[in-house]
Amino acid sequence: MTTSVTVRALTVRHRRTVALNTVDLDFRTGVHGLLGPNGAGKTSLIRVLATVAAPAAGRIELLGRDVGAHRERAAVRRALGYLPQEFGHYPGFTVREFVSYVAWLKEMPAARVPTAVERAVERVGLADRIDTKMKTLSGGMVRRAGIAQAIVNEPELLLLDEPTAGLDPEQRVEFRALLRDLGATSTVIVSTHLVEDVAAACQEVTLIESGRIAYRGTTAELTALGGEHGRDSDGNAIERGYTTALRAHRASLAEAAR
Ligand SMILES: Nc1ncnc2c1ncn2[C@@H]1O[C@H](COP(=O)(O)OP(=O)(O)OP(=O)(O)O)[C@@H](O)[C@H]1O
Repeated sequence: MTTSVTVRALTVRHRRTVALNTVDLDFRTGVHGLLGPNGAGKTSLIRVLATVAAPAAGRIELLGRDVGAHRERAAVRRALGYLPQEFGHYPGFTVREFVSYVAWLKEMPAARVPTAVERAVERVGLADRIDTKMKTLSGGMVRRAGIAQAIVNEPELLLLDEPTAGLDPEQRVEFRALLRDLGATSTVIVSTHLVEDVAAACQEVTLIESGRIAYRGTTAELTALGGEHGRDSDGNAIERGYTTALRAHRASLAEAAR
């Protein structure tokens, strides 16, 4: 397994807000969950990794390339898949046209595109809608088309921002299976509010709060943390682990500030 993402002293700002504060992270092949409260910095991290936003400071190496350099960035983009939280699409495009368009943007060899598009659309369970116009799809179907465009080039690095938002429970179960499948060969980073997405699909968890890394560990370790602590509180073990890890992080920050 090689390290596909190396982040050092990464700081991301939105005007005066510090969204990420001198963060160090590494990600390897497998499925990684990003968890954290609203405004923690998950989207900010995914956007800089997707090279759609520039950091204020720090170094990002993706697939062995330093993305500070323009030429390296262009190469990385071809090997990357990205599902933004909200993504634009032409409503008049069919699913096939939408996914093909993204394949073209990623400079995939033209001869490979039709088969790759059909495979991606099939993997997200939209094969029966492939020639349906995007504007007539339900919200969950649009999200699945979004996932299809993110995986059409079989990316080595896949970045998904809230991919399960709007999916119904059955689709979520199918999608988690797809994530596990993709994570066998690629580095998949998924931000989610659903701790159960992490429990079902992710091997590792990164918990972010207020722009800092509050916890890193395997899903099993986070679950075990919930088992040891707070048996009397609500929720399942991994949810308790999430809460325990956040509280421990806050306590250590409070201690350091004293
Ligand atoms: N375009 C922006 N302009 C100003 N501040 C922003 C902007 N985008 C994000 N922020 C701020 O940066 C911080 C991190 O936001 P970010 O969207 O990365 O968090 P998040 O963890 O993805 O949150 P959520 O779970 O709510 O999606 C927050 O304080 C947010 O208010």
